Amino acid sequence: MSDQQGAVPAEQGPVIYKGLAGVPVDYTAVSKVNPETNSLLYRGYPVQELAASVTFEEVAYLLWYGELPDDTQLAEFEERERGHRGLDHEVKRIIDEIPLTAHPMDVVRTAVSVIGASDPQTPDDSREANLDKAIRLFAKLPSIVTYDQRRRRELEFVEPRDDLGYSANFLWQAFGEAPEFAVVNAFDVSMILYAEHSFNASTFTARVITSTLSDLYSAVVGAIGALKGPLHGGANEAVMHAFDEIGTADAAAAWLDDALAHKRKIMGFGHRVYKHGDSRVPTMRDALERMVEHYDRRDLLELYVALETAMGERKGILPNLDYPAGPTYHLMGFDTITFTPLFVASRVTGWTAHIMEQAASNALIRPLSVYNGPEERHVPVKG
Ligand SMILES: CC(=O)SCCNC(=O)CCNC(=O)[C@H](O)C(C)(C)COP(=O)(O)OP(=O)(O)OC[C@H]1O[C@@H](n2cnc3c(N)ncnc32)[C@H](O)[C@@H]1OP(=O)(O)O
Ligand SMILES: O=C([O-])CC(=O)C(=O)O
Repeated sequence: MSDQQGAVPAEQGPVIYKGLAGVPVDYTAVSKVNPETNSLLYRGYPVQELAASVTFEEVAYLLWYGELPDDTQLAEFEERERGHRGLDHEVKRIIDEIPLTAHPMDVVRTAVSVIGASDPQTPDDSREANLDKAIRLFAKLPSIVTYDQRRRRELEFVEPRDDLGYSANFLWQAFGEAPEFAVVNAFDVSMILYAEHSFNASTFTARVITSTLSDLYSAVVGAIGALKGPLHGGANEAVMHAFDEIGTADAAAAWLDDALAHKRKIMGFGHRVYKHGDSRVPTMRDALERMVEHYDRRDLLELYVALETAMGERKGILPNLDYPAGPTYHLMGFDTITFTPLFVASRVTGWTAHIMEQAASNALIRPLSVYNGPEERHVPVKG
């Protein structure tokens, strides 16, 4: 009776998996999320090992090519990425026209759309062409994100530097100062942890769009839209808004009680797949603690711990990656509304790996629904 005319009483219809919770919909070789062992593997490698020993560029290469690069491959890849970091005048001009009332995610979404619309390769969906588009988006997103943050601060664009690695250059373009090693490292760790997470909502969106044989840019634009929401990537900003509302650690428990009494979702907590804690949180929390020391902001860590403890006591719900990532980006000096675009800059690697995987083994994604509207009826004859 699925997808047929005529209402089906819920108790007689097929089982509905609301939100597709717990439903496997395809295979993937890109990453494995295992809530039982609380582990996350990118192409077989534990994400914690990657965060400890390789750069974000190497992780991007791994996600796209399936293997870590050797020295020659990495040098070639870095040269290619660094060559694409600049932003065309046309993209800057269109960004300039977007009102400052627009959220930075709308700016990123629009910029990717413009890049896609100006790329003569857009309709070419060969793996080579898609890899090329993915590398160009990966290289340009730091310019897009920092251009927007700086125009909101009434500051000039900072040109990318090809003598710096991805994360050092990102921070250079954001703040116009040579970043310190500790900050670069913490930022790189955040990029690695955000890069990929199997069939999350934005990646699934990208795969749905790809499944219609649409192009890579369209799939990335759709994924950005899905990531924007606070139940997904938008949560890293929402965490910081909550911290701002709470103020200090001693106010956390009362704030939480009030929020829960008003049935508010506490952003940065809970996860669809992990029910015993997010595999990435310990590594990101270490990075946060290093930034707390670096910027001498123990008060922020105290607030972090106070809210986490109160949430554990009241609901037994644990933090997800957005919880430590939000305050880390705050300490580095990013504006809160820029946090989710930072997530985009990282996740574009995972999205595009999935887009290529979907394209290589495609089936149109089109589930069924069960109709529960009015019974068949007829338009009254007039006159
Ligand atoms: C990188 C990422 O995208 S990670 C996710 C980032 N998102 C957030 O941090 C937003 C806050 N968290 C949430 O809204 C949810 O935990 C989600 C959307 C992430 C997962 O949702 P689901 O898998 O659908 O879990 P669900 O909503 O069924 O939660 C089960 C119960 O825990 C409650 N719950 C889950 N998370 C939270 C939360 N953050 N605050 C308050 N209650 C929560 C739900 O209200 C529900 O309670 P109920 O059974 O009494 O109705
Ligand atoms: O997997 C999910 O549902 C959300 C998430 O943690 C991510 O996309 O990183």
